[in-house]
Amino acid sequence: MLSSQTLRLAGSRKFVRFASTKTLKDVIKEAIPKKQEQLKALKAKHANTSIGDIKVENVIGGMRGLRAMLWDSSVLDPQEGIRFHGLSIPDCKKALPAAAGGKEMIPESMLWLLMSGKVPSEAETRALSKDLAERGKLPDYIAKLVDSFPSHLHPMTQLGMAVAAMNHESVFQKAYEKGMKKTEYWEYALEDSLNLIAVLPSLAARIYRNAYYPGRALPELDQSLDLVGNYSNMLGYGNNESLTEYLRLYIALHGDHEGGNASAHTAHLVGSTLSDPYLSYSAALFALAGPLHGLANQEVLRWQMAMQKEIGSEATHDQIKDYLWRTLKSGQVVPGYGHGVLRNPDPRFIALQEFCDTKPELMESPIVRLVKKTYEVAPGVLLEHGKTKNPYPNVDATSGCVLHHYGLQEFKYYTVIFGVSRALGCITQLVWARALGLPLERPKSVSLDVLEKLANAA
Ligand SMILES: CC(=O)SCCNC(=O)CCNC(=O)[C@H](O)C(C)(C)COP(=O)(O)OP(=O)(O)OC[C@H]1O[C@@H](n2cnc3c(N)ncnc32)[C@H](O)[C@@H]1OP(=O)(O)O
Ligand SMILES: O=C([O-])CC(=O)C(=O)O
Repeated sequence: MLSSQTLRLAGSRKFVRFASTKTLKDVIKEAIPKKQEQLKALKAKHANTSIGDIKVENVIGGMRGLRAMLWDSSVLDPQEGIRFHGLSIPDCKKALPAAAGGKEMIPESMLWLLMSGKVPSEAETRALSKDLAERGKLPDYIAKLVDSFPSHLHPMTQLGMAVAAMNHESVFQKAYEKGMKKTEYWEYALEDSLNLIAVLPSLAARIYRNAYYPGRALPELDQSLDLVGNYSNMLGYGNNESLTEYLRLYIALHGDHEGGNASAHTAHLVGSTLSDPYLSYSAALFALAGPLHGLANQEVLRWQMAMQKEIGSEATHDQIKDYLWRTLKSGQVVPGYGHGVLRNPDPRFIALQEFCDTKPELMESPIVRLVKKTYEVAPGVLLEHGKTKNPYPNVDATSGCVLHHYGLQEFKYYTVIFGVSRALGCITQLVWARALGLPLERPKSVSLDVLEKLANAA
């Protein structure tokens, strides 16, 4: 779905943007009545229509394949991968505005698309960047809290704890106490959500500084920079334009992956109790921090570095195959491969690999080359191993190697960057769930005995 301000020229891949200066809130407000009507009509006409049945394997298999969640901002096709309001990653790369002077789409333009279903104009994107920069100062008590954490606490634990503590700022929670009306929920949820995303760069950069560069000064937020421009600057990489552009692409790309992934689903579940966006998103971060989900990007780097140490950067395909088999035979998973839904290489993996192909220094980088070579043999080994339903790489297989090449080598920090990104999709859903009046999430569970009885009787 494209905005009235953005047209795709018939038969071409070109997008033409017209100036528009609506705020994100204006655009969401305009979109809400239509969606509410659509939901109401669907409920009236089809509340009892079946769209599939439940198999025993769904119940005992982590609800794989069960279409049981409403999530509008993106849909994951097992073969094609993710589409954001219908736009594929190549579409987004063409349509979504970049930073001033940059080429890659930025999280602000992705957030706008996710929230509104529309491609923002250049002016709208700049205005959103400015709004976020103005909201982006970390409250002093949160800075103090983060500074008090022992530096050996995992960076994801620090991020989740600090985001939870920020619920002290929640206007949603304060308004609820004062008896806000249901029709107002989304506005307060949006206000909290924008405040939350705005402080993530300052918060995440502080965690990085404290853990790895204690005592180093943290630059102030630069009001003229976009979200990632500021984040990169505060991480200490502001003068590395290539890494900053990579971070823009990375954070825009990881923003949303439909609703069933563990982090997004967690934010949605917690938000459905009317917990505020800070608490809901902190819960999502702890789901993201598991090695089968977002933490896999840390694990990939650890694993690839161990491989590099053992067989060298110029390892042959046979040596890599042998290393893969040893990983599998020791009972471990190959990190960065497989997926709960995808059955092809992840288009986010492809997009990040393509970024590497545009930079000579990355094409020559030993770690980037090793990741690429691993991709050339791992699917064959995993197919022969015969367990995983998807032998192809997911985004985590590659996201860390570029960071590592450019000197951001503290791989326990990598999932924090993912965490900054995933807020985009989670807060979008929190706002829309409140706008649509979605209820408390509460599926029915069954005991093993009852499941057996139901299955035998079926
Ligand atoms: C951003 C993201 O969250 S992307 C995912 C990041 N996670 C990883 O990269 C970790 C490695 N991958 C995995 O562990 C899995 O592929 C998951 C968790 C992503 C998906 O899990 P599932 O949907 O259960 O995968 P699937 O149905 O293919 O699993 C079947 C079997 O193959 C195994 N398998 C799946 N992927 C792999 C892998 N990469 N290496 C080895 N074995 C694997 C499973 O462990 C399972 O074994 P079991 O029958 O002994 O329990
Ligand atoms: O979709 C999933 O289950 C995992 C994933 O790739 C993501 O959340 O980005």
